Amino acid sequence: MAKPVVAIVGRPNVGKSTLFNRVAGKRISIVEDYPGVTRDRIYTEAEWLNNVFTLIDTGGIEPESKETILAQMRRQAEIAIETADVIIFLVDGREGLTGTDREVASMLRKAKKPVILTINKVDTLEHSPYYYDFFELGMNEPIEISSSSALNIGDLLDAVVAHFPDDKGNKEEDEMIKVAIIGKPNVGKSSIINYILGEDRVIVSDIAGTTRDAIDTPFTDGEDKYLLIDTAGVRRKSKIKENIERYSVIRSFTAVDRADVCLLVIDATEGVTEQDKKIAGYSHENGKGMVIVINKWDIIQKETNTMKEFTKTVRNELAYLDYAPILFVSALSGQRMEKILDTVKFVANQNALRIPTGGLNEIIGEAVLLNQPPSDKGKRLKIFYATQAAVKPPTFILFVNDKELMHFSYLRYIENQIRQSYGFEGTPIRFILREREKGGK
Ligand SMILES: Nc1nc2c(ncn2[C@@H]2O[C@H](COP(=O)(O)OP(=O)(O)OP(=O)(O)O)[C@@H](O)[C@H]2O)c(=O)[nH]1
Ligand SMILES: Nc1nc2c(ncn2[C@@H]2O[C@H](COP(=O)(O)OP(=O)(O)OP(=O)(O)O)[C@@H](O)[C@H]2O)c(=O)[nH]1
Repeated sequence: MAKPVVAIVGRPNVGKSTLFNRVAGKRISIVEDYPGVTRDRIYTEAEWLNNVFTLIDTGGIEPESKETILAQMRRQAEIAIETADVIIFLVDGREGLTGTDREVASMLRKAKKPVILTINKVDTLEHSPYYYDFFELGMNEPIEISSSSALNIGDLLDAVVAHFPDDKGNKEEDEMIKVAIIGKPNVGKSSIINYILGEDRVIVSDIAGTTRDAIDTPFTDGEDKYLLIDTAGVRRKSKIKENIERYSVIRSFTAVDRADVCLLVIDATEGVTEQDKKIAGYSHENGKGMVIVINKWDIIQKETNTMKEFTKTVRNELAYLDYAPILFVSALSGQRMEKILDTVKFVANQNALRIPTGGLNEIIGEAVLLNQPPSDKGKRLKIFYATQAAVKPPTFILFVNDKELMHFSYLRYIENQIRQSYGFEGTPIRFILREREKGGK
């Protein structure tokens, strides 16, 4: 299910980073250990009272920039308004209300998104000396916190999660295969969408970054229902390069969050970029299905092994996505374009695949016989029993004698054995290790 997005907006120095780091969660991850994915401060996963959400930092202010602070603040607020479900508007309880606060507040008020006015740097139990001034902003009764001393953070998070959309009701969306089209500007996302939709609803253009804003397009293909989540080009308005990138990255992340399957579109003439790696890593971490589409294949000069070589390079650069099918297409000529939707459907099914417990345990039993589990100081890992706990992504619980004895490489081996029998093509697989006393089957 899609994770809600929470954004922190506020003037420089009010404590956004401090709050971000305070709330930032540690992902529970056992097997996620792959190169090329660096976590930066743009987003993090956080959890409060069983509510998992994505926290985004809408961006710092660059003092060097030619733009005024106010202009940069506007952009921050814009990003927050467009991508977040809940906005934390952070102000400074030591400095009091400023003109910039007033400006930002008036922007945020116009958006139809819940905004939680939060006064930071209230390090004692008393109100900030400026507490009552903030009522002028016409928002909620302000919540007072201290990010550095961790005071009242729980109250703030209570207020945040109270605004999360109730996603129980949306059965229609649950029946759809949700596909996010991601990739750098100008790689051909719009052209691919046009092909899939079979109509010119989406405008294709020659200039990078001219696609319209993110639009969800529901469509059907025979019996199958799909929802296309278009990450769209970056808006022309954004003049600062760093902001453009941040903006498009945040966009892509939130699209991935909502998707079942990601179509990562790569320009054959450019190859895999850093941004592709980041977003692909995020998709992988979040258990989404993945199809890699190499577009503009018509431009490439082909020799005997061109496709093979290209595949090798992509596999190298996106090593942790070894499960993802790669399609070489040309949106221009239409070559192999008809495969895209079939592959998406196939991957969506694999991502939601549940396998029988008996078969699973047979595979693991055989795997253990073929290749002894690791041991340490005379103690050998034992896997007593396995069961599939979840789908989207397929998640397996392994009951073992001692978690510490498990090696990443052995887990990879088990994973490969499972894949050999059941495929799970296009989807990551997760493992959860549970310790259990010997004897109990
Ligand atoms: N007393 C006090 N100081 C705080 C608190 N939270 C943050 N600070 C301090 O305020 C300063 C700014 O904090 P940051 O978290 O860097 O602020 P920011 O809003 O991310 O700043 P920019 O990156 O410039 O936008 C630092 O010196 C923090 O130590 C707090 O709750 N109480
Ligand atoms: N030669 C060739 N050109 C293509 C192909 N697919 C797209 N293009 C061209 O690449 C340019 C960008 O295509 P778009 O579909 O607008 O790319 P986009 O990824 O949606 O771009 P943004 O809207 O900027 O995010 C256009 O000039 C297309 O005509 C292809 O398969 N081969």
